[in-house]
Amino acid sequence: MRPIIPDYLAEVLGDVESDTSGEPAGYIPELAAADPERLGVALAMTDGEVYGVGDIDVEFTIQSVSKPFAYALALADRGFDPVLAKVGVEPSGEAFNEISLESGTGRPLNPMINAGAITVHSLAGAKDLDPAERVEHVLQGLSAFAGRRLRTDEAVCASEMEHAHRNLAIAHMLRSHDVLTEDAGAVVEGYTRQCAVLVTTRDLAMMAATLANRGRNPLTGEQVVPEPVVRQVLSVMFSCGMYDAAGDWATQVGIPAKSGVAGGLIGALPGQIGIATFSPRLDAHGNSVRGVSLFERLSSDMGLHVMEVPATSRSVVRSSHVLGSGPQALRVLELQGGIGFAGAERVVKEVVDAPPAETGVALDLTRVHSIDDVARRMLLEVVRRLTLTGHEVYLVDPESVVPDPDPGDGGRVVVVDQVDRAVAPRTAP
Ligand SMILES: NC(=O)CC[C@H](N)C(=O)O
Repeated sequence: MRPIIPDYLAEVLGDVESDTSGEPAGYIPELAAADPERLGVALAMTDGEVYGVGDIDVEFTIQSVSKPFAYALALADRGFDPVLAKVGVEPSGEAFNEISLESGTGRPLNPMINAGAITVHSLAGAKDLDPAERVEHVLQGLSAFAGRRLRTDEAVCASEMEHAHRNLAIAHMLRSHDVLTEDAGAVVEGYTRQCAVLVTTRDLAMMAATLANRGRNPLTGEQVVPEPVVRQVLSVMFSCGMYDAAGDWATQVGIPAKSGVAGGLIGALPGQIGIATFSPRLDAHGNSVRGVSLFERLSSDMGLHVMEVPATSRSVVRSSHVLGSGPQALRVLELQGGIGFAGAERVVKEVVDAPPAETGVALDLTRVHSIDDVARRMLLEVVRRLTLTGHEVYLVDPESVVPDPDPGDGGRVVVVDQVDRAVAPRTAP
């Protein structure tokens, strides 16, 4: 059988191939010299499977796609408060290299624009690292996200440093506000090295998939940063990742994303997929022209917009039926899927608003694969209230999806691994 997903990706790539609009980044001479025809797209699944077509193994510099990952490292290394004290999370609506700070606080508006990213670089790793150690720490962190050891392109780094006047101006301004506390020139050099790390489209897809996979690299299994950090990073990518095109992107593509001036672009769809594209010609915002087209197409074809969610809550109650009869009758509520707040609300409505006439009630979780904390508490509250109204309650939970089934406060529940076990003791004389 022909490969289904690569065939589809090849078709999408073919549709955007002829678009030669835009220009490679001109302000970094080495980037201006890059082959503008390169084109690739890769999808990385959270189990490590990668589907890709085009130039997905060609190396290019990561540039601003490094920003969310460096932000993740800084948050993990220093904690939220010290990082938030120095860098905000508000979309700036401005160009990536705008010389601007938040009025009042003097902080850069967010970590995706250069002012924020330069500050973030200085916050990666322990406080007492010297500039070279900090660069190595960031390089190791980016490598952990990619699942292989990455290296820096010295020529691109040197080329950007020769023309880094604007970033140096930003850094000096940050230094004058004490947002940067280290030597401004050294921090810009470190940040520029971070931007000059070489990656392939395949690497970027894996890095994005690590974010999509709650911070665990799908290939190596390493938990690169803690989950709360991932949530923070994805949120900021969603609102600020595409600079002054972030609003258009959020509405039309709807995937937390980040672009870079070498032509890389990533999207991380929580719980599902990491996507990366590579095409060096950029639009007026500094985002890859064909990359944006590819993402628009993938998002609409594959229904990837984060606001487009399946109606999972409605299908949480798979069935409600009665086993046995007379005083032995058992009401069985068969639940399924992953249960969050909205799913648990369905169960509450079913049970509390219309209390079962039967004395025995079983909540059958055999087909439930996950239950989050709020849903667990809601289900146990349902159990507690049923007990208080004279019901005998069973939790059919063969895989222990409810880890600590204690309803507390007068509630009582019998945990069994098959629904028959809930019937049997009741029907026995
Ligand atoms: N948008 C980008 O990729 C910019 C990164 C680049 N190194 C710069 O600071 O200008």
